[in-house]
Amino acid sequence: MIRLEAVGKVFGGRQAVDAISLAVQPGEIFGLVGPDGAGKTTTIRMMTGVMTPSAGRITVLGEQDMERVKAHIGYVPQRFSLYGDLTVMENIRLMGALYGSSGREIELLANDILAMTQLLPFKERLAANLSGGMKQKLALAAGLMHQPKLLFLDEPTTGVDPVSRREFWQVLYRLNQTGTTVFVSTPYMDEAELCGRIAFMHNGSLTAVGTPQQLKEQYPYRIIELETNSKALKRQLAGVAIRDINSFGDKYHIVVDEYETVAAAIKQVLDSAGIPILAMREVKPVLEDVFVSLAGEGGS
Ligand SMILES: Nc1ncnc2c1ncn2[C@@H]1O[C@H](COP(=O)(O)OP(=O)(O)OP(=O)(O)O)[C@@H](O)[C@H]1O
Repeated sequence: MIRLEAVGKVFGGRQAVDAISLAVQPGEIFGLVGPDGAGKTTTIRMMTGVMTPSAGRITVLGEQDMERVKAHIGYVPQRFSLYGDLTVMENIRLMGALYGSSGREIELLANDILAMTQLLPFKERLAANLSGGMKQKLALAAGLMHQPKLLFLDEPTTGVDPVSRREFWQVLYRLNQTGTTVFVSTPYMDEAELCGRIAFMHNGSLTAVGTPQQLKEQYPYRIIELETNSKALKRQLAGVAIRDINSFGDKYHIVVDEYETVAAAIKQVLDSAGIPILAMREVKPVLEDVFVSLAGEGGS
C-alpha cells in the first residue's frame, strides 16, 4: 500500500529525512513515532505528494505519480484550518463539494461520517466553538469525505486532552475496521502502543520497525524501577554498573544488564547515604524504554 525506498529530504544542506525505507500493508494501523523535529511531518508530506523527496522512491497505492494518488488518500495535516464561522455540517458539506460530490451524496455520507466521529449532536455548532478534541474529529471527518482507502494523520491528537485522545483513537479503530488503512504520526508512546506496527524515527532516521510487542521483546536490557526522593541519583549511583537512568513520572527506570547484584549495590549505596528507597523492583520495558535506548544509540 505504501513503499518507501531510501527516501531522503534535505533542507538547505540539512538532512531532515535520511534514506528511510518502509513498507505498509493494506489494513494496517501504522504509527510513525518520534519526538518533535524527528522528521515525521516531512515524511508524511512526501508520502502525500505535498513535498518532493530529495532522494529515493515512494510508491503509494501502486503509483509513483503522486498527482494520481491524491484523489484516493485522505490527509489530516498537523494544523488543519477549519472555517470557524461555519458550522460543523457546513464545513463538511464544503469539503464534500470540493471533492465534487453531489448534494444528496454529501448529505448521506456526512451523516454517516459525523455519526462515526461522534459529532452528530454538534453538527449545527460553529467550528470556532468546538473543543480541541472535537476540532480534531472535524478535521478527521473532513478528510474522510471522499472515502479514501488510505488515511494519513499527522500528530492528530497533539494538545488534546487524554479523554478526547482516547475517543479519537476509538474512531480510528472503527475506521480501520471498515477497511481503511491508517498511517499516523505521534510523539506519544501510549498512542504508539495502540498501533499494529510502528516505526521509531529519530534525527531523520528510522531506528526500529515492528509491532509494539516485538520491539519490547527485542529490548536487550533489564529495568529496575526505583522510587526515591533523591534529587541527585545519577551522581549517587555513579559507581554502580548501570547503563542509564531515566525519570518516569515520580519513579526512575534504571537500565542494567543484570538485576540482582546491581539492585543490591544500589540499595547499599543509597542506604549508606541515608536516602530511603520507597520502592524498588524489576519491571518489563515499556515502549518509552525502547525508544529512549534507540534514541541514545542513534546519538541525540
Ligand atoms: N520547509 C522546511 N524548511 C526548512 N527546514 C524544515 C522545513 N520543514 C521541516 N524542516 C526541518 O526538518 C526537520 C524535521 O522537521 P519535521 O517537521 O519533519 O519533524 P517532526 O518530526 O514532524 O516534528 P514536529 O512535530 O515538530 O513537526 C526539523 O529540523 C525542521 O526544522
